[in-house]
Amino acid sequence: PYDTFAIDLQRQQQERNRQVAELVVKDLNDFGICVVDNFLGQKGDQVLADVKKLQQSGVFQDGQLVVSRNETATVRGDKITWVEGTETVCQNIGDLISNMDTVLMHCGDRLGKYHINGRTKAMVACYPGHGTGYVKHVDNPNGDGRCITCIYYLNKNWDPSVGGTLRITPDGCSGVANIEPIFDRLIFFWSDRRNPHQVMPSYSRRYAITVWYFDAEERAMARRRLKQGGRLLEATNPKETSVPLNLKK
Ligand SMILES: COc1ccc2cc(-c3cnc(C(=O)NCC(=O)O)c(O)c3)ccc2c1
Ligand SMILES: [Mn+2]
Repeated sequence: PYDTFAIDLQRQQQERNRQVAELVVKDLNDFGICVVDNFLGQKGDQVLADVKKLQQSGVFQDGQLVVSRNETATVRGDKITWVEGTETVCQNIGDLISNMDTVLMHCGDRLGKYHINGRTKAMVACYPGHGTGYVKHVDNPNGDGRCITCIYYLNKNWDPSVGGTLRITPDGCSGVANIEPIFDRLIFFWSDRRNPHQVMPSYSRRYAITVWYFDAEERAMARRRLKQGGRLLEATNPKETSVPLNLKK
């Protein structure tokens, strides 16, 4: 039967994606950070269900010991897995990702000087809640091509007293942004040194799905460096999605 209800939901989401794009353009250019609530509405529950299925299937690996340049090991407490969103158990995660892509499409070339032409796969992360977090870091300190970090949070009835706050200390500002990882919240921030950030120790299980978008030019430069024997940050190298991102309107 012609499912008018499903069609109507999709139409509502398309309208929501346009609305969100306008917020992203304004806030990213003004503050370098954008926080959007109620991105998917009810659909968020299905994304959470996919994440829990993934977790039950045991694909999450322990957070890597990410050894930074000065060889001090910064231990991350998150467990992660990478998904394209086309895998059978990830259809709803796939829908989330395509809605993120649609938002970026509607932003067009209005995000700083960037021209976005690709992204990583989606990183599904779970901080297990034994007081682990993630020390202060910059996602892309050395021009690996990632220009925007996009995180979707899945934590129902989140109680800020359990920690797990994302704390961004924007470079050049005196302010600090404390962002609670609440359910159906979508955030964007510049991935480079403008936004050092940390995940405060979390005492409750904390789920998030992250995608990093590539700037065409910076990514091409990073690939050239790789060819000349440089190191492409492992966070991006094997994780670049094989799906060409078509952001044409
Ligand atoms: C070896 O390859 C890898 C694979 C995955 C990697 C993931 C991260 C990462 C970066 N940032 C965050 C974060 O800021 N989360 C903020 C939040 O959840 O609110 C996070 O959870 C994880 C860094 C390096 C990686 C290297
Ligand atoms: Mn980060």
